Amino acid sequence: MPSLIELEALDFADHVLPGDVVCWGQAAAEPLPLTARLMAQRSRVGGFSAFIGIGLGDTPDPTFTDRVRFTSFCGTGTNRRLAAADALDILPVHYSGLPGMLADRVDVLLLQVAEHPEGGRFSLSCACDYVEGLARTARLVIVEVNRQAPFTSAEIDAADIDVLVRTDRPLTELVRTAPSPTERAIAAHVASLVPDGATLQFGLGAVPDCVAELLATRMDLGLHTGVLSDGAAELMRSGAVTNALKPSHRGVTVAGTLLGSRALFDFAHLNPDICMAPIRVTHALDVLAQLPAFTAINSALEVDLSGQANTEMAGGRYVGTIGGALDFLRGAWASDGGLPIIALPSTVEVKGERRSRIAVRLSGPATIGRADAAIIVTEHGIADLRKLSLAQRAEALIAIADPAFRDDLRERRRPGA
Ligand SMILES: CC(=O)SCCNC(=O)CCNC(=O)[C@H](O)C(C)(C)COP(=O)(O)OP(=O)(O)OC[C@H]1O[C@@H](n2cnc3c(N)ncnc32)[C@H](O)[C@@H]1OP(=O)(O)O
Repeated sequence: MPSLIELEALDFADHVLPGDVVCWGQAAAEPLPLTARLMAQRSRVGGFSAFIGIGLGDTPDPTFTDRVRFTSFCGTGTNRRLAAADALDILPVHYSGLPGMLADRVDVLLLQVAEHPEGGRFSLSCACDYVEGLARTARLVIVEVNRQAPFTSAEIDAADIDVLVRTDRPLTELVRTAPSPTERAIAAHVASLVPDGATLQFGLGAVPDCVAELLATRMDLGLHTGVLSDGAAELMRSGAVTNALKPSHRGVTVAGTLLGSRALFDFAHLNPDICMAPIRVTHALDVLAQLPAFTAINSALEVDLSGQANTEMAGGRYVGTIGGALDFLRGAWASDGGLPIIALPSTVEVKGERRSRIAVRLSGPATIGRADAAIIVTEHGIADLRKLSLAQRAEALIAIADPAFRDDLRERRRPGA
């Protein structure tokens, strides 16, 4: 059984060895009192590595790199501060490959868990994703049992917990900003593609939430997604999501990580309609391929005229990720009636200058190759590239670029690119 100790008595120098790799839950699942204490005690621990996911708190801080080497699969959220200081190393991996990469690397796992109201049972709460497997393979598992964490379906065996501290604190929220007119226009184009009975995956950002709002009158939708947001939860509440047509997890929404507000956490608490699942379920090609009209709605920083997309680097900095982008795109390609969608604004403002995100050449890596590219959506329309040649793709993409950039894109286009 786990040993229960007070937070103030937790001395990481007793638990973390120099050279260890420490990992913790991402976003709202980060056990903030544990990570704050680990960082405060870092000098006494000696040099160690931290593998981090999406950061919403203060832990990704460049000043901690005097003792801590940070690695992540993403530059998302507050990880950007590390990336800006060139203090974040990136593991370039598909999300589906992450559990396998981490299994034999992580020595110490820190989790925020929820206890069942009747006591004795613990849940991984806001994130099941890649931490589920690590709870069994890490040398040491230290958990924060937070009274305010939602109890979700992803249970963790008490036998896998070594040290336990109790807290009662609010979770970190990701509060939505109102969508801009551009985001609304993109969302309307995306929503127009989604048929009744589709199984939806929503990626990061304002557009997916806005799409969800527009689908409330659809019938028999399903949800199978990496992140579950407030927008998706509202779609469930609207009655449009029944999950009735899924071959597996029938009647139940499948998600890996909760990313949103307190309202989302309350909705997920003891909710039998939500199955929190590990990456081997949420991002597995064979699972996704079976889902009816699997519709993957994700974004990119820029797309070139052949359909290649960069989802990782902007302005020379790592701000995004490979993440589940290709897992979900390929799942949608493989699903009968599937829709692999990348939705992005046609322009971005950089230092007061407007630039086209539909570009002749990408300024960062081609995360999504041209053979994986499918449906690209901007506020100016939809370019379905799936049966188009390179020349046809260029025309289709120029047609959804900002009108002010179309002539220039046409002039600078190179054949075969
Ligand atoms: C767990 C899961 O499964 S999640 C779902 C699947 N996963 C994925 O799809 C992962 C890949 N996708 C992503 O990481 C994200 O969707 C992204 C990075 C592509 C887009 O995220 P967004 O938050 O919409 O990025 P956004 O467009 O705001 O750009 C990020 C920043 O880069 C800047 N930027 C964007 N494009 C450019 C450019 N071409 N040049 C310079 N700067 C740029 C923006 O201005 C913004 O800066 P700011 O935050 O300081 O204002």
